[in-house]
Amino acid sequence: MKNRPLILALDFDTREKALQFVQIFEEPLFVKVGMELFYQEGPSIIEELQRSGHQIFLDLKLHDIPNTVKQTMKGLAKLGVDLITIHAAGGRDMMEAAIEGLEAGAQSGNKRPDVVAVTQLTSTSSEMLKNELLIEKPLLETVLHYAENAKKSGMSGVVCSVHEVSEIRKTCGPSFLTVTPGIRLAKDRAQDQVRIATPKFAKEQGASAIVVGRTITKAEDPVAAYNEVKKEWEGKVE
Ligand SMILES: O=C(O)c1cc(=O)[nH]c(=O)n1[C@@H]1O[C@H](COP(=O)(O)O)[C@@H](O)[C@H]1O
Repeated sequence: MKNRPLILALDFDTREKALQFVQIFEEPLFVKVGMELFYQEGPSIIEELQRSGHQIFLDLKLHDIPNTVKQTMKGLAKLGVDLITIHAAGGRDMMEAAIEGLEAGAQSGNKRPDVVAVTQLTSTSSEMLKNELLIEKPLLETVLHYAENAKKSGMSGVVCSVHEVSEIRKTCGPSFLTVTPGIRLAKDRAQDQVRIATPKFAKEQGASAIVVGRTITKAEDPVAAYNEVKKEWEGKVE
């Protein structure tokens, strides 16, 4: 993944809604197809978006035993997507199996996507980690540990919040990708997200990519909202 993209999360429940939405933009986009859209429409939605020139982040957050993840990745490699997710919580054997599967699938001429591991979801708070999930270590420490595991397992990077980017960079180096959802403009509500940040702060922290959904998809004027996010992300506002 190159050029610090603004990734637009197409969290829609039908192909018609997703395709109609991308049509209002004049430029090819980097779009995220997640569970909501993929589980309804399957691989054909990926092909349709690719035909219109859009780059694809396939966000299925795989988390299963190593063999199942390997075989699933082998199949998904055929889709020729650019970026794909798994959960770092699945462990190193699972992450290594994911790479093996992607490489096996890519042997038939498909490009191998970058794979990034989700550390702690941006909807997770420190309190939830401790009181509900019974993880005693501080949230940042778990994120850094998962990032190190991901790096050792051959991942291209991680999904994390903007607030962890600079520490991950120190530990895992500048070429390790940090893909950051939980992005909100200053005027927006957090909704179900907890560890949120503005596109401007994401840029200042040096995130590799931002993932933005409802701030754009639910805006009264989605193109204006997209342009506002893009301007901040590209450092064109004070
Ligand atoms: O993997 C992701 O993309 C992801 C990881 C995470 O920790 N938090 C997170 O919000 N996401 C995704 O990023 C998008 C955020 O959407 P909005 O909250 O509407 O901007 C959703 O599609 C989530 O599935």
